[in-house]
Amino acid sequence: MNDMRVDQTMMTTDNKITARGVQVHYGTNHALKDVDVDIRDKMVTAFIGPSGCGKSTFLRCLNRMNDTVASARVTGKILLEGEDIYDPKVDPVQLRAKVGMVFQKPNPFPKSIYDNVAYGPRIHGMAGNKAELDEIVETSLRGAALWNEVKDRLTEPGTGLSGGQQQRLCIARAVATSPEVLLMDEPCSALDPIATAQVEELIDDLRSRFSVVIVTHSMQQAARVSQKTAFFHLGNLVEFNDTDKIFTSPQDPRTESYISGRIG
Ligand SMILES: Nc1ncnc2c1ncn2[C@@H]1O[C@H](COP(=O)(O)OP(=O)(O)OP(=O)(O)O)[C@@H](O)[C@H]1O
Repeated sequence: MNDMRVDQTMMTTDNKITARGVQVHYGTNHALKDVDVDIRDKMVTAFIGPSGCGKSTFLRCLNRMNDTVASARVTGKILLEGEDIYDPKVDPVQLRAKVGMVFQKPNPFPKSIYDNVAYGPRIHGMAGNKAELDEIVETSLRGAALWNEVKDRLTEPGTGLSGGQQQRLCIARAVATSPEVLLMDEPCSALDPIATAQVEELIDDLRSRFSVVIVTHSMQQAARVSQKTAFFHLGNLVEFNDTDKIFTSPQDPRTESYISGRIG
């Protein structure tokens, strides 16, 4: 790992996450090759690229979800506000409260709406009493634009909500631990166009409070919701720039081919 690359970035203060020389192997498959990315605070960063290019693999490096994959080996440096998240002192459970994640398919716990949101704050001891927990649950549901739809049925199962509501419940659950970064892996791929529009609107709102990183197959979605875009191809980060530059004047011919529909 080249220390100079890390040192230079440490001087840039508005980066939330700094990744340098990140490589991932799954057994003998070299899935991610020497990736350097800065995730800026209070912005949405989109990861795009053809299937299998390593977008989700890199996203999962950012909160150590790859720790749960036996064959995965991650090398390089990833700093969250200057702290190495792969340092042996870091507890991955605590890290995932700071770097929350929302998955492709809404996956509420088989619990009530209230308990889904209260789950993280309870295990992290964030509320001193029931009133404080109620407050966190309400604020989180409001923050996920779901409060008005569920406030009268908080004790009903989260799994009884519509797909779009379930995804917003999962966002509320992630937001409830006051994360610094929210990772979203194709959060709209199981949703209809109306629910997708609601979640996209929510993403735009969330960026006033967090860094958001979204993996998406939809270039239109990347263009609509993100300020920065990273284009991956065959495990390489090919180009990383302001979203409007990626879509209007890409520098690399591979990016140009992808956004014009010639690859992928
Ligand atoms: N859990 C895993 N175990 C083994 N190999 C994996 C695992 N997850 C991903 N890979 C491999 O890593 C490479 C990158 O996959 P990844 O899912 O990160 O790509 P992606 O760009 O997110 O693809 P997609 O858009 O299809 O979701 C692929 O070769 C894939 O087969």
